Amino acid sequence: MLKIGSYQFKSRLLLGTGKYPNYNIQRESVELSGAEILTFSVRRMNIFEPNQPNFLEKIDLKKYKLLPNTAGAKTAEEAVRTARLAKASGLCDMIKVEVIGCDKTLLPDPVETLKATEQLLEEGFTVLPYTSDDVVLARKLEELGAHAIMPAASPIGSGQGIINPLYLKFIIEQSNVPVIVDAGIGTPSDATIAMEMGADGVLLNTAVAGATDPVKMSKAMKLAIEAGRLGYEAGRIAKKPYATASSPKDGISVGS
Ligand SMILES: CC(=O)[C@@H](O)[C@H](O)COP(=O)(O)O
Repeated sequence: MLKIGSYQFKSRLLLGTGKYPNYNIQRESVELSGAEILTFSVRRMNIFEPNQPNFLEKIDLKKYKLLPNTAGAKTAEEAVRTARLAKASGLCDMIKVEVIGCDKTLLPDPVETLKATEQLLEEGFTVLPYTSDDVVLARKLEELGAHAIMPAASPIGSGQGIINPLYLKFIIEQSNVPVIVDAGIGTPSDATIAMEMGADGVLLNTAVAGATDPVKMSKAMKLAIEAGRLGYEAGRIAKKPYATASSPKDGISVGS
């Protein structure tokens, strides 16, 4: 089970809802992914105007826990305002804090992320901050009380997979709250690697929405994350420099 704050989920895949070729493909992809948490940018929603076009309109929202994100925010103040809007709409009390500090890399602003996280925790939100692979920042976010840490595998939408496995490993090792690898996943094997490393979950969007066949890719991601988690729980063999025969010679008597 993935436990975030007071919530529990069977699926360890958190799926983004943007950039799909159309809303039917979006709905099918969401369904086949098995995801229970869907993230969306509050700025894209007409949350107080139910009659306006809504990019989640094909999805049966009752089946999912919604994780609004503060995409587009460049300061803590903007992120906090966006989170309050989402909460006021009655959709949820979980928030993914995303405060962008660089337009080119879309990497998060660490100072503003910290400030926004602190404020939203004070206001009673369940807070999941998107962060870089900064090990110290991840620790500070947890110390503040963040309910999960969401380090990027690589820049959002880049599909580069995990570019700093060592720092990601450090973050996973030190964390007592769930670590959800967020952004930059390109392939199912990237997601499997994150899970084999001990991540508690993976949040992804572009790898599915931008795939040639998003529906098929969403299923592949589901299976990849399940396989990675199983592999992690099963415990991998140690790496050795030299060969060890796979067929032991001892203890087997053949014929007589
Ligand atoms: C949807 C969302 O929250 C993105 O900001 C997220 O970080 C996913 O990134 P990818 O699109 O690289 O999977």
